[in-house]
Amino acid sequence: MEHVKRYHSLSLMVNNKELLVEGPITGSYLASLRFDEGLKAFRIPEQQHEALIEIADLPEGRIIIAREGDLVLGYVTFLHPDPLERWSQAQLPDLLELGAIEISHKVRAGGVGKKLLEVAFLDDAMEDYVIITTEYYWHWDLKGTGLDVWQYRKVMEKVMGSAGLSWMATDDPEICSHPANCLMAKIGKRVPPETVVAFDAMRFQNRFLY
Ligand SMILES: CC(=O)SCCNC(=O)CCNC(=O)[C@H](O)C(C)(C)COP(=O)(O)OP(=O)(O)OC[C@H]1O[C@@H](n2cnc3c(N)ncnc32)[C@H](O)[C@@H]1OP(=O)(O)O
Repeated sequence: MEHVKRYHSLSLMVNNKELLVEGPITGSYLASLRFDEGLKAFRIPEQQHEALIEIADLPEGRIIIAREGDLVLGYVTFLHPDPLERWSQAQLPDLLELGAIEISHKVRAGGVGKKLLEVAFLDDAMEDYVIITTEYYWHWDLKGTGLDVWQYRKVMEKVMGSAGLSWMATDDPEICSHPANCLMAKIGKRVPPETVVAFDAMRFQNRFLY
């Protein structure tokens, strides 16, 4: 499968900062930008910057960023699922995982998360993919926001739902281990039925139990 990546951009104002939201971008371009110290939800900022540079240059990898000047203040990633996760079992070339989304505290709750997804889905190539995201409450910044798990889950549903991702059932044990965890997905318009069948088979692997 050829992974077509078409660049799009939109701007928005948050807390008196004029942000440009753009992507998919290349690794070398991302390497030329500064990475905000507030982007530390998943790794220390330097390491996360490096990880995103690598993802940007993967054949299927897509990185969309929000930046003020040369300072990256938010990002979202799309890539094939981790080989250790069940979502990679069928090795579907047309399945991408929204692996991480993060916005710096400086511009949170100002619409940047939703804008990142809007720009990501401006590329018509996204209609060729099943896009999934696995929401685990232990990845959420409950401490930083003061939200409880259900309030945070609502925020994630709003962000993901703005791009058309919706809740999908699964018997994945990690997802089922807490009721606030969930799988969300969007099946692109041109995704063939074989991919949908293979995706459904990955969602449910313990049918004999029921
Ligand atoms: C697959 C994964 O990556 S899971 C982990 C997700 N990432 C994290 O938890 C990292 C830390 N958190 C963040 O970076 C951000 O808070 C995000 C990514 C969760 C949300 O990004 P933001 O730019 O703040 O979200 P955005 O401003 O687009 O808000 C979306 C909606 O949630 C609401 N919202 C956002 N933050 C809050 C909050 N703290 N309290 C209440 N509502 C909120 C917004 O009002 C908006 O609602 P609306 O659609 O009714 O207008």
